[in-house]
Amino acid sequence: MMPYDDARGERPRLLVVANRLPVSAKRTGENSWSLEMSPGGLVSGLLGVTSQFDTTWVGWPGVDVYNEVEKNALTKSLAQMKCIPVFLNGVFDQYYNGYCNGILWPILHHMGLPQEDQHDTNQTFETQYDAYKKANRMFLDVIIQNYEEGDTVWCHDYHLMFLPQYLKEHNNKIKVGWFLHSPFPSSEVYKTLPSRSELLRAVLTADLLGFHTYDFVRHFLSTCTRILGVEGTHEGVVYQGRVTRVAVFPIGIDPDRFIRTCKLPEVTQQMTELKERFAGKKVILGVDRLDMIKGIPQKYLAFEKFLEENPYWRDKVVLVQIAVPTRNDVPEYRKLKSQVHGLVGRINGRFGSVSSLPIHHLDCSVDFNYLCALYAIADVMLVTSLRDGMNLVSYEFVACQEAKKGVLVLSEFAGAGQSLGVGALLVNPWDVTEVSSAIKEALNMPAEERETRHKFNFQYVYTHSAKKWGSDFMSELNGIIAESEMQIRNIPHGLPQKDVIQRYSQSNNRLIILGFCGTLTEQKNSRSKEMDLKLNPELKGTLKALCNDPKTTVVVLSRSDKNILDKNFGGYNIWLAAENGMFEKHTTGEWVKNMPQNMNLDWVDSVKNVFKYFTDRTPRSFVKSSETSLVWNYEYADVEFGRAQARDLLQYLWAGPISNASVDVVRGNHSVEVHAIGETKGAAIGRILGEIVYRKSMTTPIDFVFCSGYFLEKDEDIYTFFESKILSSKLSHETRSKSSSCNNSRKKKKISMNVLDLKKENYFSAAIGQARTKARYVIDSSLDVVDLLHKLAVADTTMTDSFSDSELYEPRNENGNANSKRWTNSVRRRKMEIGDTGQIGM
Ligand SMILES: O=P(O)(O)OC[C@H]1O[C@H](O[C@H]2O[C@H](CO)[C@@H](O)[C@H](O)[C@H]2O)[C@H](O)[C@@H](O)[C@@H]1O
Ligand SMILES: O=c1ccn([C@@H]2O[C@H](COP(=O)(O)OP(=O)(O)O)[C@@H](O)[C@H]2O)c(=O)[nH]1
Repeated sequence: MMPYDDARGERPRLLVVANRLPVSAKRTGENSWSLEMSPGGLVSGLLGVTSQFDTTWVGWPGVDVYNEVEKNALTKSLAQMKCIPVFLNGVFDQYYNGYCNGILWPILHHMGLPQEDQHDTNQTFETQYDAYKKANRMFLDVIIQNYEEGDTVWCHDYHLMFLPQYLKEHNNKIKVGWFLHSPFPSSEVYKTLPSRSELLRAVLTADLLGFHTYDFVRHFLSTCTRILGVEGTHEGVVYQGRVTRVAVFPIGIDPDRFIRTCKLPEVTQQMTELKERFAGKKVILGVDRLDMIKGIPQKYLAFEKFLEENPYWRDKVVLVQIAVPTRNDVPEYRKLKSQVHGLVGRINGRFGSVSSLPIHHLDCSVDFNYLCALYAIADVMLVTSLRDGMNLVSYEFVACQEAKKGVLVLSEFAGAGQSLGVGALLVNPWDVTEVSSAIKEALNMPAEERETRHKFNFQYVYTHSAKKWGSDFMSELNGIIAESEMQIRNIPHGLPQKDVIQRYSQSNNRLIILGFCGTLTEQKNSRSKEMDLKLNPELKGTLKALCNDPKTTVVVLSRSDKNILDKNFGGYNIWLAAENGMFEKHTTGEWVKNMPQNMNLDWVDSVKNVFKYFTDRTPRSFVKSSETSLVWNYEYADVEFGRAQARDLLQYLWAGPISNASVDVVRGNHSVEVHAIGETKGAAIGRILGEIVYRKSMTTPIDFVFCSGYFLEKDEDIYTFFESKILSSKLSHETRSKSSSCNNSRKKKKISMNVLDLKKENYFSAAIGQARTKARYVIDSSLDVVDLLHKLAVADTTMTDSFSDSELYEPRNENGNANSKRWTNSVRRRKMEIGDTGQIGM
């Protein structure tokens, strides 16, 4: 991947948006502030990136400020550091302490939702969630004030999951990336979050989503599949017709900064002092925010066990733990502090003496130079996170150990466990015995092995810097934007609804062809387990009006079987084509079989057996059968299990029942369908059309077609069917001339007429929710079809009054010249009656 560079040769503008600014303000007096470095790995990581870009930070300044004069003063001081404050007055507590750190943080780290005071919790959850959304909007407002066209907005972390959505709603052209610094949990844990779907949908609006490790990406993709039902691929998530790219970008540090700092005289002096202070003892170091995810109690328990079992080491080792204060206003963190203090007291009481204590626990942060000195003199670094996004402390230790080559004991549940796994001693922090043994192994490790392990770690830390992380993320983001701009040029346009309505109202013989499933069916909510498809109740009146309009013919062309179509459309004056046109009827008549007589259905029984075998073994899957097809459906089963079963099922089918059969196999999103070969919607429509013209005794050619559905790729030939008729200008149809191949018994009758007089601008094909399609237009969802049908149903009454001649078309007179007068239906009808060829009739 090429490092990102701006085409103008300037550093590209980047707005980094995170909950925290890299500095936090502390009030030092009236209207005066001191700015201190903010704690945590997000800030350290991002500081390593910013030099490549013209970066401005947007974030919370660390304090609530209500007075305008004070706000201005602080804003000015921060501006010198290219920081823009978002004052979260009034929402901060509920947003940060409540929703972010009381709800999201435990869920993301597999710790579950708080269980106490259920009743109160329900109430606070709502308030906190509202505050969370409000805070995200406050970030949006500040970004909008500072955004310049072409800027990239990089949103960080779980605090800002709604921000990508708000940004895109505001301006869809803004380049938006989102990176999660914490882990992403297994879907089983994430599922418990009450606002799970909204949050997922909101982040999926970003152009690029980044995670530290492949495991977190895997969890995220599978969560999207299970909760939203969308498909996760190696490229990302296919959501609302577009792919949101999801990828791994492991964060790093700025290693040179640590290496340089370790060489500063002030730091080497501190190192000397520390060595003297701990002379004759090995130093084990821990550096963590005092957070339950860091596993500090587990670390102390393991150290206690080590001292218990290794009396030799009792006066020869010391554990120095820097416990950086964090999130003090969240009750769980306060509890943790007293729990940890209790453990330190117990262990120091058991193994300490008047002159020495085994644990040096510091409830404070330390300055950067001193931290580097500690990293450099430590013999062992002990990281026991129960779960951690990355854990930069372990990288920083490695960077400072050029001379000493100490040992890193690292939790396998930290992101760093995956990157530094070769050089570190990996442990399960819950297994106190294992950690205790690792401490012993580290303290006794021969120099040669330490050197080899250090080399591995150092090599990784040095090459995977924060700079590389930032530049990789930005290159990918810019690559995606360029790619999607190219794709957008090839994507069909959205359906021009106004144009459809106007042309419909001006036509004399209109044909509407609609799919059923996913087009006219009611929207299912996540709880709905109904297997049978139902017509959207909102459409009932509209459909009736359309079907009863003498100038309109409505056809429902579906994969569904006859019974389902009968059940849903029995009361309408409508044409139905079941099983992709194998059967057709007008609702007043009987089903007519259009199946070739010699169609081979020998495969049906053996396929049924295979389907039954898999249905028995896949809970909540089921089989649907019709005369010419069998479908194994697993939409209500566990999605991933269903997919795995579908793969196996296909192998079974190919190995036996269908190896020589004339069948098509269609793998749907949640189904496998086997049907007799040859029937597609495109192949069926010509025949059905002929039948309609014949049965309706049509004398006026069809001059308007609207065709829309949620069709499989193979059925998209329905859209191209009409394209070819436009090209040849007319379809001279010989109905029934081929009926010898069909087993219906009706009298053959040859009709020669111009069934279609379809002009390009009167043909509207529209695929629902598909970015790649053969249709001319795309429609976002079936709701838009419903909306359009409502409007068509009343179009004749509203359109003549509401559109002016010039609005959408330029009317032509009968000589083909522009006509300034209104082009009325009667003129049009007369034109059709005369016909371009002069031949209409049977
Ligand atoms: O801002 P705070 O609430 O005080 O918390 C500090 C930061 O903690 C989290 O850091 C994470 O980011 C690191 C860098 O990617 C990663 O190494 C670590 O594993 C994470 O825990 C949090 O995600 C940040 O937003 C906070 O700023
Ligand atoms: O007194 C201290 C000790 C550590 N750190 C920094 O805090 C960050 C901790 O990041 P990590 O990824 O390990 O975990 P996080 O705290 O972000 O969860 C590291 O960059 C440390 O240098 C700090 O700012 N002050």
